[in-house]
Amino acid sequence: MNSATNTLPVTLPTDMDLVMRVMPMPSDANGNGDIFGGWIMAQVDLAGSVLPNRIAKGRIATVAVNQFIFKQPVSMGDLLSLYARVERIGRTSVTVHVEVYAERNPAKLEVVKVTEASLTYVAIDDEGKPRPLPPQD
Ligand SMILES: CC(=O)SCCNC(=O)CCNC(=O)[C@H](O)C(C)(C)COP(=O)(O)OP(=O)(O)OC[C@H]1O[C@@H](n2cnc3c(N)ncnc32)[C@H](O)[C@@H]1OP(=O)(O)O
Repeated sequence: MNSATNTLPVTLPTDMDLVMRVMPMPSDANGNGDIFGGWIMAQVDLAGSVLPNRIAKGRIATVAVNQFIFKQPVSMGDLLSLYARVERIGRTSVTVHVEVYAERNPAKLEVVKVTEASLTYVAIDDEGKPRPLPPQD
């Protein structure tokens, strides 16, 4: 572990999977340099699908965004880490909780929770209809 990693606060989730890391580009920002909420929602939808994809072992679709909270703005230069945890496995659906943390200001490293959300994904067949989840290993 290097010195930069050592300065990370211990508030990063330890009970969730790190499913994605991404850095916004200038085209994702508004005139104030803050990142558009829609861009963040797209990243959360992608990150949220990682664990349901593994569970469904095939095609899935997002059926619901149950909750979405923008706790803090995301700025240019932030490195985002997206964590996910499976909250519920149903007959055809998987609900996940996603938390997004921003690493900013490398000179005096700061980690901020910027977003949290709950999304539900449904396993679908070739015709786009819900299909039962396969047995889990
Ligand atoms: C790849 C992508 O992500 S595309 C992005 C946008 N998403 C889409 O375009 C999907 C459009 N929606 C659809 O095609 C359909 O609604 C489907 C296939 C997702 C679901 O079809 P429906 O006939 O509505 O499904 P149905 O009523 O049988 O419910 C299926 C599951 O979804 C759950 N579900 C349905 N609606 C909701 C809801 N509003 N909130 C939470 N869960 C829901 C059900 O509880 C059920 O789960 P379970 O089987 O684990 O108990």
